[in-house]
Amino acid sequence: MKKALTIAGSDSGGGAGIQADLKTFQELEVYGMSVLTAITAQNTLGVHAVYPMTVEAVAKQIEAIGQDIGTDAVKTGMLFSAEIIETVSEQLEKYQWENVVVDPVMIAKGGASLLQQEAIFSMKRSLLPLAKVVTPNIPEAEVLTDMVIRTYEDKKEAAKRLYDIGVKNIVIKGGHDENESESTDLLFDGAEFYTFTSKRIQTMNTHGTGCTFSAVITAELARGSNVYQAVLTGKDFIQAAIEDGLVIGQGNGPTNHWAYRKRKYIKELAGS
Ligand SMILES: Nc1ncnc2c1ncn2[C@@H]1O[C@H](COP(=O)(O)OP(=O)(O)O)[C@@H](O)[C@H]1O
Ligand SMILES: Cc1ncc(COP(=O)(O)OP(=O)(O)O)c(N)n1
Repeated sequence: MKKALTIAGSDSGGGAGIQADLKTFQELEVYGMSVLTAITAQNTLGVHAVYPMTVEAVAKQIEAIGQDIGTDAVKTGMLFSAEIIETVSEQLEKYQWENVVVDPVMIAKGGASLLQQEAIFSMKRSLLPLAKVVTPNIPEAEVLTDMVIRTYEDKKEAAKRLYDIGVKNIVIKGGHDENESESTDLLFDGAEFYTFTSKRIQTMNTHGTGCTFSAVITAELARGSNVYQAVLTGKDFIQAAIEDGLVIGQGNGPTNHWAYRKRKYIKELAGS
């Protein structure tokens, strides 16, 4: 049994954060564990309140896992403050876990801030150099690299700048780019650029896409996949999850975490 740990915030609505990560790990048959950094009162209409955990609570949760269970991969999501980022970074260094995936969550789709402005320095200095993979969306990549990203060449330049900070693999996600027919994610491993393109789906139900995508990458690394294979599976998984998105609540509904497994099962049945 492979294991994966998510260090992230709780989304009471169940579409993003810890809840999305654990659902995704389960779908990929990886044993999921969680360290809570903050509680959000959140639904499909937006984030209504944020209650960060204390640094002691974050450190104790990580230690509880480190001293007993261990993990094959770990991802970070909403970390909220500089002090939580510093605590998480210290703990990651202490346990030397392989396969660290950093989803540098900053702003929810409704516009709520999930990371304090002054925490960006800590993210770049302390956390990013520990990451095997970082998965910013375009606005997050712009903040981390201090540049505007419009074109494919801009994405490549931003990926190179993140590599220079010390991240080994960078995935700049395409959900926010201006292409109306396709969504293209770019992977840079320090030597080559790879693109992963899918048809852009016109839907409101994309809440939690970033969390889910990075959770797939984390689970696949835990299972022994290389980074390229993990991103490929992430793209297939999220495409299925958006295509079969769920109409839940009155706003941006969540993606469907079991769509990928359902499709695989149908394919297997058709082949047998
Ligand atoms: N409308 C869409 N159609 C197809 N894929 C999408 C769509 N929106 C996002 N994606 C994919 O979902 C993943 C998350 O992307 P993005 O929305 O940029 O992240 P975030 O949720 O962090 O803002 C990426 O693989 C991206 O290509
Ligand atoms: C608790 C929590 N963590 C992260 C997010 C952001 O999730 P993301 O996958 O980027 O999706 P959107 O919120 O942008 O739809 C969140 N909302 N809550």
